[in-house]
Amino acid sequence: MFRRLFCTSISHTNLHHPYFPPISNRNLHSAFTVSSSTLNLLGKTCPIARFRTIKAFPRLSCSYSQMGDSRRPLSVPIPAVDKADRSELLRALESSLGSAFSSEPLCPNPSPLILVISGSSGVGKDAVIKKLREAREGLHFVVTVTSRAKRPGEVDGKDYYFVSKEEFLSMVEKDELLEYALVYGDYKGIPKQQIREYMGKGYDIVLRVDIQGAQTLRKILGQSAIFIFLVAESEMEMVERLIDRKTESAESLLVRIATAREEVKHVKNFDYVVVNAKGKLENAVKVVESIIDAEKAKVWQRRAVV
Ligand SMILES: Nc1ncnc2c1ncn2[C@@H]1O[C@H](COP(=O)(O)OP(=O)(O)OP(=O)(O)O)[C@@H](O)[C@H]1O
Repeated sequence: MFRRLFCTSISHTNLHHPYFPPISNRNLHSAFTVSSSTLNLLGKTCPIARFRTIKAFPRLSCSYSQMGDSRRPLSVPIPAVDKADRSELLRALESSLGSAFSSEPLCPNPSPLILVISGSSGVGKDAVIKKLREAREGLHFVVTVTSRAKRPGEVDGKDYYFVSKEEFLSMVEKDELLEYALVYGDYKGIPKQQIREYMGKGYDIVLRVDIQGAQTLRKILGQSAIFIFLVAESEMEMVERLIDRKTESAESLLVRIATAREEVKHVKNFDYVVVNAKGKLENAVKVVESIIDAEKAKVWQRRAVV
């Protein structure tokens, strides 16, 4: 029963466990055999503990299983804790357990994450991302490629990578973009190489996309990335922000607000929803940071391959 459940959980997920390599059906049996012997030694029988023992302490399990009963050292008396010094106790404990204590980290480094931040126009995606950039190291904010002409004040490689339409289409042809779209007559796309390069250096990746882009990315990346839906606390607040920003014409405002009414229905396809309430930008950023922290502490980690 337990084995069947275990197999199901492996095959039904693309999540990755940083502690252990994937277990094939072939070595599944030996994993359980070893865990049983370990448990016999420890004198425990709980099936959940059995799973955790072999998984969480492979080094300990291995030393017992490799040594076999005949080669295991005779138990050394452990001195009373109030009489012996620490090194004496350590030696006695190691001798009794049959292997030296290791100072290697018990928990391997978590896998780099891909974070997709999305939401309707005016909810504060740029504002949250700007603060997140200031608040946290180790994140790479992907610079998208666009065929749009550079506006005054924009910097190539910082705001966007500006390329010609021909260059953009050549990137599409060569499958160099993770996702791309034609937005109001201009192409915008996410370069794969940039993500690979920064993930290779251990950075977590942040992508800022509209709802349509997030839906496309969900199809491409599935559960391997984290999808965050950013919202204002109310429709009224979102509209007020758009009006106050003074960047949109009346027609553009109408389109954005009507689109937002439709887009909110897609929240169910996201992993998290974060409210960016009026005057509480820092709170929203903290929630995003908590999401990153929680994801990094997961036993079964998402592993994005781009
Ligand atoms: N928590 C907040 N409280 C008050 N104002 C905010 C808050 N967050 C963002 N704003 C303001 O709301 C406006 C819209 O924010 P922003 O430009 O970041 O939205 P956006 O989601 O990136 O929009 P778009 O998709 O149209 O680019 C900006 O003027 C921003 O300063």
